[in-house]
Amino acid sequence: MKKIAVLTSGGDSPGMNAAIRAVVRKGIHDGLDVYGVYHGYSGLMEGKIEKLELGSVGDIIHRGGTMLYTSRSEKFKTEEGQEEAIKQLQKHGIEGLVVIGGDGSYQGAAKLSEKGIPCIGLPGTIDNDINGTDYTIGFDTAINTVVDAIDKIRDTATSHDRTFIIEVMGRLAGDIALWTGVAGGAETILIPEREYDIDDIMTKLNKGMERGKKHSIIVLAEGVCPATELAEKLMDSFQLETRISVLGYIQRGGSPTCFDRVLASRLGARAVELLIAGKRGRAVGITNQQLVDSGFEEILKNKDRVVDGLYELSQQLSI
Ligand SMILES: Nc1ncnc2c1ncn2[C@@H]1O[C@H](COP(=O)(O)OP(=O)(O)OP(=O)(O)O)[C@@H](O)[C@H]1O
Ligand SMILES: O=P(O)(O)OC[C@H]1O[C@](O)(CO)[C@@H](O)[C@@H]1O
Ligand SMILES: [Mg+2]
Repeated sequence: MKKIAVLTSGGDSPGMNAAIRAVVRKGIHDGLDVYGVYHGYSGLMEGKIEKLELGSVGDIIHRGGTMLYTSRSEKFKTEEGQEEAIKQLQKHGIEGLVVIGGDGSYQGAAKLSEKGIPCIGLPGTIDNDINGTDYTIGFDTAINTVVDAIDKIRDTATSHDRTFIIEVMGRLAGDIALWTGVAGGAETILIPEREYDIDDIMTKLNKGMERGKKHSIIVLAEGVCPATELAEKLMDSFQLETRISVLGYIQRGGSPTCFDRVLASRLGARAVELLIAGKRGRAVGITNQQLVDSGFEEILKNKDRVVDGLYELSQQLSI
């Protein structure tokens, strides 16, 4: 293998730049030519491909976002789109591709691998919703951003004796809500993987109020329902007035934490090693502090990824 390429796809996440840097530098270190594909799969189909040098990835390790830009592309989900992408790779003589993205991006990489392009996936998403790794690149930064926000909201919630609903990202996965709810001392955490009962929420809030507690924090993953909907339910059923804070895209930006930078560097370098070793159709991850790799098929199976016992613990600690 002489020429490889790297792209970022799906929602950006802090640490993607550190991963790109690792792929480029490790690739060049090991004697490869490394190309960058701009704007994810859309750019791949359009041939937005440029050779990257050591200096191309200088001064980016600490930056959020992705220097290669990203996209979501419906066209790439079609056979026609994938064929166009393959033609572009062949035109540039690229023999292997590193895809940094989430589960959707992995599905695209799996298709390319099936069609003969060796692909290796790197888990780049704030959602932490990828099997085959305990942590995705960007999750640590995102949860620290959220915890900082929760702490700030707590100050005003306490001062005004208010109940706040804080809506965080996670369409299908509750990791951000669960981790930050535990870290932020939330009274209630609602995640898509677990059903909730509005009466239980109110019973818990009431218990707190009986003890003299006048403020509460509810952390809600966006995949459960919009914060406005929960606020209306609490008002209609219990005449409980709440305040809402939807954290939104602030969760995707910012300088990556040390953890995310090191994770991205390790995973990026391992992806290059796998391509050189002739592996394809696999993604890199970290489990129990060890770098691992698994096939896309295994990774893309639906699994309950909620950390063993963390949801139950959150309930025990927030009585
Ligand atoms: N089944 C599929 N076949 C081919 N390509 C796919 C498939 N699913 C997704 N993709 C491609 O991957 C892109 C990114 O997927 P998606 O929007 O689900 O984000 P993601 O990678 O899961 O990241 P995140 O969830 O963090 O935003 C899609 O826009 C599409 O181009
Ligand atoms: O508006 P976009 O870019 O589709 O992103 C929104 C989604 O992306 C994610 O943040 C993951 O990056 C989801 O949690 C969220 O619902
Ligand atoms: Mg996803």
